[in-house]
Amino acid sequence: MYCREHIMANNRVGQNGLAKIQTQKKEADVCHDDSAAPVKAQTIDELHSLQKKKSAPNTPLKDTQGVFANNITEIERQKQQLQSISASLASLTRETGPKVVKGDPARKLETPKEAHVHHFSPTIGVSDSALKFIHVLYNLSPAELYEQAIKYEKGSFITATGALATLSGAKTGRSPRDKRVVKDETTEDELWWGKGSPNIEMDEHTFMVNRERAVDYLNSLDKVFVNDQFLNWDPKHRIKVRIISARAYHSLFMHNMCIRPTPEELEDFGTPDFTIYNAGQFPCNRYTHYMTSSTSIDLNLARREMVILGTQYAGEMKKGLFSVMHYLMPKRQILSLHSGCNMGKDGDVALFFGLSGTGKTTLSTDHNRYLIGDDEHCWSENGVSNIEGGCYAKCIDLSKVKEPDIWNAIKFGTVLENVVFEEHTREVDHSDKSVTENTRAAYPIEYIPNAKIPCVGPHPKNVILLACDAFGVLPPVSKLSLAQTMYHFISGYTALVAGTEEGVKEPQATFSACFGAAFIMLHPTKYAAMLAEKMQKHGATGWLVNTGWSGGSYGSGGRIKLAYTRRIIDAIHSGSLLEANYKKTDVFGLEIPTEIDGVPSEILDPVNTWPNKMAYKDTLLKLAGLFKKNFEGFMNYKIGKDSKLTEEILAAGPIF
Ligand SMILES: Nc1ncnc2c1ncn2[C@@H]1O[C@H](COP(=O)(O)OP(=O)(O)OP(=O)(O)O)[C@@H](O)[C@H]1O
Ligand SMILES: O=C([O-])CC(=O)C(=O)O
Ligand SMILES: [Ca+2]
Ligand SMILES: [Mn+2]
Repeated sequence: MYCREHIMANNRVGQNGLAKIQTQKKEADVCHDDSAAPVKAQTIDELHSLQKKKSAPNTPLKDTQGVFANNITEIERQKQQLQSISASLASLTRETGPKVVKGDPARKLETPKEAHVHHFSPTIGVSDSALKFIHVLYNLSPAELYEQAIKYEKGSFITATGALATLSGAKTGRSPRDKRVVKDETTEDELWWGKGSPNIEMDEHTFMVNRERAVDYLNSLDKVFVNDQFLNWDPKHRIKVRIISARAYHSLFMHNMCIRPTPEELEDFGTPDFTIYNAGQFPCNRYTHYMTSSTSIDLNLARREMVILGTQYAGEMKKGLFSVMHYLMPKRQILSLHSGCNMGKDGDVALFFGLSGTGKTTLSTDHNRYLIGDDEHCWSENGVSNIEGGCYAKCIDLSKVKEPDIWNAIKFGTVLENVVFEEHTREVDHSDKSVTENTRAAYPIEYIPNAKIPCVGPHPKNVILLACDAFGVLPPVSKLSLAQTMYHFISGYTALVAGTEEGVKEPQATFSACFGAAFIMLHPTKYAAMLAEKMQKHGATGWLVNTGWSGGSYGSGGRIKLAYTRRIIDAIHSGSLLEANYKKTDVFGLEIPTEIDGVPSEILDPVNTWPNKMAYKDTLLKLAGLFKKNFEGFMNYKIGKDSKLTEEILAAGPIF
């Protein structure tokens, strides 16, 4: 930088009358304001190359043969990894997998050197897709995925708090009617099929047609994202998953939602136990057998593969893997659960069951307790373990005051789906439903300050069944007998809150067995029997908590204040509610407390909150009728080894 006086002094008037700028000045003539040494680069490119440090191989040198021997091992390992990825991406009708190379195709320098090249014999037909390279963006970091999303994916923006705002496209919720499972000799007998079951059948051949379509689509791209990660924090029952996707949004979502391997674990990853092919931007072919729309989510348990066509909603991957766990874990005598889970300072664990939008994430994220997980768990002989590595919170009307931990988790690294933000400041407006009501944040569980890492805990003490009752007739809290717990677990009642499933626009009564019929694979009574056995063995108490309406049905009453629900949950955790005075309700026969600290007593019995008692009674009977009708489908099943329990469960429903 030049000081003003020196510029003046150095400008001599030249021959043509213009000031001549002297380019070579004596040291003394120049004022320096930077005393630091100049950069060690001759060119801009060289300067830029200094910015990034190459990551060293992760594992320290194990063998004593020196650096050279280790280099070979590292190269060999890299080659095996590329071979494994190439095999995952292989078409099943062509001779070999595609040529894959690691790195960003935009960075030309990195191209074919490390390529995993196949040698074709001249007689084999070679397709165009076998001639090109696919760049694999393997387990990228959140920062790298941000750059990819912002550069290449329309609708990706950094919000004011650093989260990545994305759009999931035409689908903003799951598509349960488009989820299919391959029916083969094994699954025909093992799985739950028919009325009420989420497993809509397809045959092996059709699966292969869709698989080929997804693989061809992915192979046609210049680059794909590959995530190798884990499910289940119980190390003995950990499942290795590979997710192949076309969008940085999908890769970052799964980075957050699955368990993230350490560099050492990644080196030993080997072959995945399960693979997702997410070709969500590309539709399925409506002329293909079984296809009833352009969307298809296909599960093949024998091949351990899932194919996604025609939907970019990331929740399909999360819940698709959950379905897989609902198949694999019960085979190992482990109960898989659609529940949140947290633990008190004294090690008391609570499970929160409930359908979408009933409060699993909101109520398990509790500043006074350790968060084990918000949505998917396993209950084994050793206690509970989270299946996932992240949380997926609803954001609609999110309030900093009411849900501070979730609010603060929306920062750099978090994927924010389908939210609306202010164009200039990038401040998110959580009340805006312009894109969808089902706005979501996906963040790693460590973003919650009191997350329990590793996400495991002892056997549960309380099992809390959440229902968002749009009829407004279920009490805010009831203590359940074991038979009642089973009755309500199998019923899985709620009023589905708009948005999470396609096509649902306003709350309506829903029954979904095990509080997650969309994800279970076996008959509901199998899971129920396991739950009953575990609750009995470990002495857990069941509770029914209505997080829905009070003072009338949807439209006239209002949703129970979150602050009241939190006080109710506090009283369950502390054990004080167990000691309260109870009275029994008509029709549903529920034990309701007469008093809870911090909750107005009159709301504890819903009849008190309804201005019109006749309307209350009619609505109560209407809901009881719906429960009864729904349970007819389960009357002929025995639950557990004991027919006594089965009879008790049948008697634990509403009586009128
Ligand atoms: N009394 C209440 N109890 C719990 N949640 C409430 C209550 N009142 C309002 N809410 C709101 O209801 C929503 C509960 O959603 P939450 O994310 O906890 O659902 P979820 O059970 O985790 O569903 P999903 O399985 O779809 O993730 C939140 O937006 C929360 O703010
Ligand atoms: O799967 C989703 O999209 C969200 C969720 O947790 C559920 O619906 O249970
Ligand atoms: Ca949730
Ligand atoms: Mn869920």
